[in-house]
Amino acid sequence: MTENIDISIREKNIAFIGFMGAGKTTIGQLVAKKLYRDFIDIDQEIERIHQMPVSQIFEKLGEASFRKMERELIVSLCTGTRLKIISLGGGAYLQEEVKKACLSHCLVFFLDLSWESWKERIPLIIDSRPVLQNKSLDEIEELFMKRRDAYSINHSQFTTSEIDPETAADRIVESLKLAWDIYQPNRDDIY
Ligand SMILES: Nc1ncnc2c1ncn2[C@@H]1O[C@H](COP(=O)(O)OP(=O)(O)O)[C@@H](O)[C@H]1O
Ligand SMILES: O=C(O)C1=C[C@@H](OP(=O)(O)O)[C@@H](O)[C@H](O)C1
Ligand SMILES: [Mg+2]
Repeated sequence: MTENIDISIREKNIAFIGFMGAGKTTIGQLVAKKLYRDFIDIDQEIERIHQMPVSQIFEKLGEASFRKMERELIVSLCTGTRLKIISLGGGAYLQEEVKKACLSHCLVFFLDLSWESWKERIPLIIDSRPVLQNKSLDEIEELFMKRRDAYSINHSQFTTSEIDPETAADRIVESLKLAWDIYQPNRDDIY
């Protein structure tokens, strides 16, 4: 695989980070479609490779094994690919090696949302996120706030509270095109 550090801003992979349920998978996929780019969801990729859902990987192989799988996959994609839209799992960016690789090689987009909005999404995600099992709401809120600090180191951020995924994706695409034009103007041919 080729080293990726000097590629143009337009060709850089875009990495979506944020808490579970922020919409990384849903919005990442929409952004990829709108930009005609390949989409890679790290959890889905790990599930495909290991032929089991993430919750079962946690149960059978343990969280440490899952963290190693996500770390290796993300670092390899960051250093070896370009023009991809990559949605990370919410815990991946907490690993120093992942954070460094993403910040060096990708445009890192933090999908944020308020705690109040997040709570409305609990029924949608609770069963499939092992990290949320056996935790009180107060413990989850503490994790949410603590992780927000880690996600605050990014290249750009966007709040998804009260915004539907399609609108969020449209606005993210707009802001990306604006950033590309500012940092590398007159290259409409590569959109
Ligand atoms: N902007 C949004 N507004 C409302 N629901 C959303 C939004 N984005 C995602 N969802 C829903 O929240 C759940 C989690 O979304 P997902 O994309 O899997 O989040 P993540 O990958 O960040 O964990 C899904 O059921 C999805 O349909
Ligand atoms: O935050 C976490 O530790 C996790 C988030 C999940 O991905 P999403 O953020 O896409 O839900 C998935 O990687 C796994 O359940 C662990
Ligand atoms: Mg996801």
